[in-house]
Amino acid sequence: MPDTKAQDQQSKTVSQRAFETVLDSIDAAIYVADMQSYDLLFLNAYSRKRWGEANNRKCWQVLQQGQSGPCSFCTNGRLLDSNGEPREVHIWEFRNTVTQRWYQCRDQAILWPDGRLVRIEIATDITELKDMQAELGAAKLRAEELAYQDELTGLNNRRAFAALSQPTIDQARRSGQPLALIGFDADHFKQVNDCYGHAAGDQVLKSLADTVRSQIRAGDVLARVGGEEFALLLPGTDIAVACDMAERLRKAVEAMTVDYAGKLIKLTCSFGVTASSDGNASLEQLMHFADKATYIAKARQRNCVAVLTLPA
Ligand SMILES: Nc1nc2c(ncn2[C@@H]2O[C@H](COP(=O)(O)OP(=O)(O)OP(=O)(O)O)[C@@H](O)[C@H]2O)c(=O)[nH]1
Repeated sequence: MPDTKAQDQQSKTVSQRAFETVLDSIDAAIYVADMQSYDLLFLNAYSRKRWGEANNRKCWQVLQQGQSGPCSFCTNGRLLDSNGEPREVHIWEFRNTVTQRWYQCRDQAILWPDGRLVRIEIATDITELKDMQAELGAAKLRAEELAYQDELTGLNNRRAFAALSQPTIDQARRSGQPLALIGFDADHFKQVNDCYGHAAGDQVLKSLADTVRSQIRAGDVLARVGGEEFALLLPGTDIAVACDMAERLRKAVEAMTVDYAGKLIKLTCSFGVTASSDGNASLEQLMHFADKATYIAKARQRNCVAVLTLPA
């Protein structure tokens, strides 16, 4: 009589070995842990290579570092329903604390052959994908910044000025608070380029931007709106205060000396100020009146402040 029990046992051992051979050939971490005791019951070859042998230890002792108990991010709680029955697969991403690599983890509660509930995790290394995503994210952020930032001076560009000014303008209209705009334009800037070169002119524009930036409040919106043209929106500011501000800026620019390769360069600007006393003005109206006022300042003697009040 053949010993069927022994044959059964033998074929089970063979199929178990075959099963483990298959799991060992997979290019992903696969492990099984008891959901109650956290005992690590199985690690495939991929996992053993990175985390070592289970050696009757807990999953949190082998697979993570610095743990003195079950991990705070353990997914066991998500794998069972309120009746303690296995739920659907839970997929998540995690940076392993031992290998420092990112994995997409596919976790599931299943019944182990001896009847206990275990967690099986299949984790695929997605570090390269994560790095690429981070690079793409940074590039996107930089592209967005560049789309709204003047590269030379770091100020807002014209597009950003429009976008950032609109909420301030809407708020002024709602509250009836005054709103002022100062436009300013470098005087005889062509001569700066002609005398000292374009690179020197760039340096002067940067210094001009820094000088003005150092004088404004947090809610003010400053932008380079053209080559040597700038705009400054001042919320809650009436025409008198805006004129004082423009005069302060004029003096600060006049006092500025730019040292470019040992050459000391001076600059002045013409300022055009406009304001709406009740906040009822569009950006186009404010820009138009500030432009006209700047034109008047240019026509006078430059390096001065001209004012045009918006009709109420
Ligand atoms: N270096 C440098 N020059 C610039 C830049 N953008 C514009 N410019 C120069 O600014 C000068 C502006 O010249 P104009 O419009 O004739 O004005 P201006 O010489 O400043 O004279 P007024 O405005 O009448 O006082 C031109 O020579 C432009 O090339 C820039 O980014 N860098």
